[in-house]
Amino acid sequence: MNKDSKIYVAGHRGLVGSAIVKTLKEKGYNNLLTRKHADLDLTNTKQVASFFEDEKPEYVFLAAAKVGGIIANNVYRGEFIYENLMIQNNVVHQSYLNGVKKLMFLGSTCIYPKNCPQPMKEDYLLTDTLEYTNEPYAIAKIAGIKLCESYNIQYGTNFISVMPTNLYGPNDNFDLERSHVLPALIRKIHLGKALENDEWNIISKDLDNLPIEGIDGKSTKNEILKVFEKYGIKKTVDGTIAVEIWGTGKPMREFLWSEDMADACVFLMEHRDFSDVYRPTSKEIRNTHINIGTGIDISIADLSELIRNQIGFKGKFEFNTSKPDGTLKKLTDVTKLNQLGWQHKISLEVGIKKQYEWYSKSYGH
Ligand SMILES: NC(=O)C1=CN([C@@H]2O[C@H](COP(=O)(O)OP(=O)(O)OC[C@H]3O[C@@H](n4cnc5c(N)ncnc54)[C@H](OP(=O)(O)O)[C@@H]3O)[C@@H](O)[C@H]2O)C=CC1
Ligand SMILES: C[C@H]1O[C@H](OP(=O)(O)OP(=O)(O)OC[C@H]2O[C@@H](n3cnc4c(=O)[nH]c(N)nc43)[C@H](O)[C@@H]2O)[C@@H](O)[C@@H](O)C1=O
Repeated sequence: MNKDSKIYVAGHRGLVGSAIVKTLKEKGYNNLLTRKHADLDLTNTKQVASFFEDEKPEYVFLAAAKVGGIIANNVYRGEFIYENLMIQNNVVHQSYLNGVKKLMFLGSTCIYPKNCPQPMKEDYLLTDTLEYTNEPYAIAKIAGIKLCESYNIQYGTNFISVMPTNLYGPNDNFDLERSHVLPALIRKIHLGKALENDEWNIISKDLDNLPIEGIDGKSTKNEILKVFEKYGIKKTVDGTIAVEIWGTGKPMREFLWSEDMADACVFLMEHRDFSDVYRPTSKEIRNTHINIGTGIDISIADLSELIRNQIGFKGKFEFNTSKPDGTLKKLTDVTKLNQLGWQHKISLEVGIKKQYEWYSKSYGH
């Protein structure tokens, strides 16, 4: 990529897309192309075709997708498979038709089997049954990998697929129902601490900026307490505050700071081609995608304690086992990525601190 190459970042307002834009700008790329969802619906084939014909981007980062945590994936199953298939089919196919030089497709480590051997190597794809909660999303992502791989093989395109582990960072989703675990716990524990200290001004500010269904900054204390209870933030009979953690707390997860993720994406776009991961000695070309992660995981119970220490919450955690655990372990094998010359920089402890600072600053606490 040259500094003046026309680079389209799809999903530029999201967690990863915004970090990719920031990284590209910091590196001096000066011809970035972006479109808001409201101005270009990537599930709409006609709109995407016109956009590519008019704009002719040279490089594409596909970071737009229907994304959410374990409950959102499990509940909105139809939306997750349909929208993701449509977005990737439209963007990848139009990239091929319009001569895009290189594209990066973002998948997810949920493509690997539920009981995958650990750590998960790229070659473990399609070796067993998927985790039920996110099966539709995972199947769309697997289709995305195969779409890129098949176009590369048949048409000679240069489309790279990367499979990131769980991500977090600036512009994350803090919705208590639909978000991923890390932003959800930061917000629940933050609100739990405010309740513990009777800091209603902090609670009101948070709700003004990020209303929860049924309450905002102007709601009464009783209205707020009722809705908080529904989301697992409550005063117990002995007066201590309890914050609910979904599931048993035993699942292990691996977390990567979104700006590290963006750095890895730009690094791979700058330095790697499909031919680097293509195995010329093999007659069958498969599993050419690349895992992106840290290779380090932590239990959800221990993650909750790390966040508690960062925020200074003194109350207790209650594990709600009626909520799903999902996969018990999904640690990436990052040998391929490390051998290509990239390693993460931000530790989980530093990332949680940065994430809490971003959340506090952005939502005016
Ligand atoms: N977050 C994570 O932990 C992980 C994410 N990933 C993958 O990384 C990629 C980026 O995810 P992330 O940044 O977290 O997601 P976000 O939800 O933060 O951002 C996704 C972006 O895509 C846009 N978008 C969604 N649907 C459409 C559409 N139909 N047309 C146009 N734009 C659309 C969204 O716009 P709007 O909000 O306006 O709809 C949003 O800006 C995705 O492919 C995801 O699957 C993989 C593993 C983990
Ligand atoms: C990135 C990845 O994200 C999704 O998979 P997931 O890793 O299971 O996602 P999660 O972050 O929502 O949960 C991680 C763990 O944490 C537990 N947990 C506790 N308490 C809360 C909580 O309050 N909110 C959430 N969301 N989870 C909680 C939760 O029960 C689970 O055991 C995929 O569907 C798919 O989108 C995908 O690829």
